[in-house]
Amino acid sequence: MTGSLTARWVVVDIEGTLTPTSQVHVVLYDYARPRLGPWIDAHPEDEQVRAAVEATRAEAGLPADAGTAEIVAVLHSWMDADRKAAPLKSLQGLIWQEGYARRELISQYFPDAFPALRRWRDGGLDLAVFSSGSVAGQIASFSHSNEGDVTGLFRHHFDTVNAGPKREAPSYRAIAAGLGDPPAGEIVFLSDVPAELDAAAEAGWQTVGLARSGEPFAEADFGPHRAIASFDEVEIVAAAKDDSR
Ligand SMILES: CSCCC(=O)C(=O)COP(=O)(O)O
Ligand SMILES: [Mg+2]
Repeated sequence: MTGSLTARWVVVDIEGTLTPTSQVHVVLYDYARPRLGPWIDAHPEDEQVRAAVEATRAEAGLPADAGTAEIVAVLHSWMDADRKAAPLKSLQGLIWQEGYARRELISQYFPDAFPALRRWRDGGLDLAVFSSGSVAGQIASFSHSNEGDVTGLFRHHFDTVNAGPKREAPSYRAIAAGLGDPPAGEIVFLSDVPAELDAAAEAGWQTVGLARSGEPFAEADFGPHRAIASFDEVEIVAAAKDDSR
C-alpha cells in the first residue's frame, strides 16, 4: 500500500481501470458489431439514432444519401481502430442496454474494484464515473455486473457528450462544475491512460494511474502520476468538510 490521499470526490474511468479492456474490446464490441445495422434500420424515428447516424455521416464525410451499409462500415472501422467517437458510443450504449436487459450480457469487473469503491464511499467520499462509454451504457453495465446492481455506488456519470474529450483539461473542469465545484485538489481521478491523467492534473485534480498486469497500459510511463497495479495499493480518505463553503 502506498501513502494515502485525502479527497472529497473519487472519479473513475471504466475500461482498464474498473473492467478488463477485453470486456469492452471483445465482449461488448463483438456484441454491438452485428447489431448496429439492424438497430439503425429498426429505429428510424428514434431521435438519438437519427442524431448518431447524422453525426457519423458528417464526421466521415459521407454523402447525405449514404445508406445504413455505408454508415455501418464507418462505425465498424471506428471500432477496429478503437476510435471512441460519440455517435458510435451512443449507438453502442443503446444496443448494450438491450443486451443487459435480455441477460445476454453481464459485465465482469476487476475483483479489487468494487470493494475499494465501497470502502471509499463508506468512508465518506462521493463517487462518480467518467468514461468514453455513453452514460446509458455505463448505467446498463453497472446494473448488470458480476456483483449485481452496483449503480447505487455512484452519484454522477459523465461521458464525452456531457463532459467532453477525456484527454482535454476543460472536460475535467466541466465535471468539477457538475459535482458542485469542490476544490479541484479534492477530486481524485483514477485511469489507465496517462494522457487522461495529464488532462485531469492540468485541471488541478489529484491523479492515480492504473498499471494493471496484462492490460494495454501495464508498462506505460505514468510520468508524475502515482501508478498502482490494483486498487488495494492506494487508500483515499475523506477530507474534513469545510462548512464555510
Ligand atoms: C461499460 S460502458 C462501455 C465502455 C466503453 O464503451 C468504453 O469505450 C470505455 O472507455 P473508457 O473511457 O472507460 O476507457
Ligand atoms: Mg480507460
